[in-house]
Amino acid sequence: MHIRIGTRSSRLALWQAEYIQQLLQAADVTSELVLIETKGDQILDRSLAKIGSKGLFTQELEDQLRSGTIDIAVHSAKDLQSSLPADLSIIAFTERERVNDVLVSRDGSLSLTSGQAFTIGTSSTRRVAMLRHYCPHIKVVDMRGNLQTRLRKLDDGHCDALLLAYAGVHRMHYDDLIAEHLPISDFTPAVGQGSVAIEAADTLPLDKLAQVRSLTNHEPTEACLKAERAFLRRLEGGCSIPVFALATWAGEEISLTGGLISLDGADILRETFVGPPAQAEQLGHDLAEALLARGGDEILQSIREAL
Ligand SMILES: NCc1[nH]cc(CCC(=O)O)c1CC(=O)O
Repeated sequence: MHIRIGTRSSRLALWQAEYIQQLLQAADVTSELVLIETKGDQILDRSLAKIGSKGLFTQELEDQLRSGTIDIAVHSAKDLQSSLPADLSIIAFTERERVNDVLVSRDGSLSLTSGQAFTIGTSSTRRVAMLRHYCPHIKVVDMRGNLQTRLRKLDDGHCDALLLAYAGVHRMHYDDLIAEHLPISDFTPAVGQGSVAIEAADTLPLDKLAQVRSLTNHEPTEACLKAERAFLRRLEGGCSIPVFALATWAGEEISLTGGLISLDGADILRETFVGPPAQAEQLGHDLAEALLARGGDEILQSIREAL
């Protein structure tokens, strides 16, 4: 069997695609990478929240899934919209890496908890809002681009540190630059953070679908991400909305913590629900409903007006 894998060409995207290739090789499935440029790779001068993130890093890959020039598309799970078009679906989620965010700097003594004042570069509305909430002494500057671009801006003095997902930093071998691991209790990660998702069109032959899924899907991660993504979907959030959620599989149950935060960091709502893995999506939906009823609808409204 031979699988054509569509991927963006950033170093992190290539790492993810090659990781999938390795998993496929275990059963003698050969594969090739098809590099695809997306709009998100081209537009580098505007903030993601302003462009409107729907499909920004996925549209061109999805076009090729439909035309059949690729069999599967590989994404960071957290970059995938919460609702996919009806003819496409996620057929696998890989086992999650550590999910937390990290402070990255050339100065290893920097810490967010120490009260030191310094400047952090990030373009994530979730991270900006959480910094305003938990670390009001920190100055935030907007910073887009892939990891390598951001590190160059860090070295050029645009900021003292970056706030990034551990998963990407580790996969790019920048562990030496980690000044601090942030606690998930405060800096709850974005939905899907740390997992690689495989997307396919409903025209993919069933034998390919079954083989790819059996070699790459991690069931506990899949159940957790289903809960998180159902939560995000109910809030109609893309990755530019400061919504966060983390599900963990413990014993016989899934524990889902999710919330949302106003852009200025003033209002934050966070709640944990527990339920059976077989009803992961219901759990995400119910948690979202509960937060909407507790003032989340007003926070969302203010976010939408501001973005
Ligand atoms: N939004 C960009 C993005 N998409 C996935 C990762 C990191 C790896 C992952 O969580 O899958 C990153 C960078 C970051 O947020 O630091």
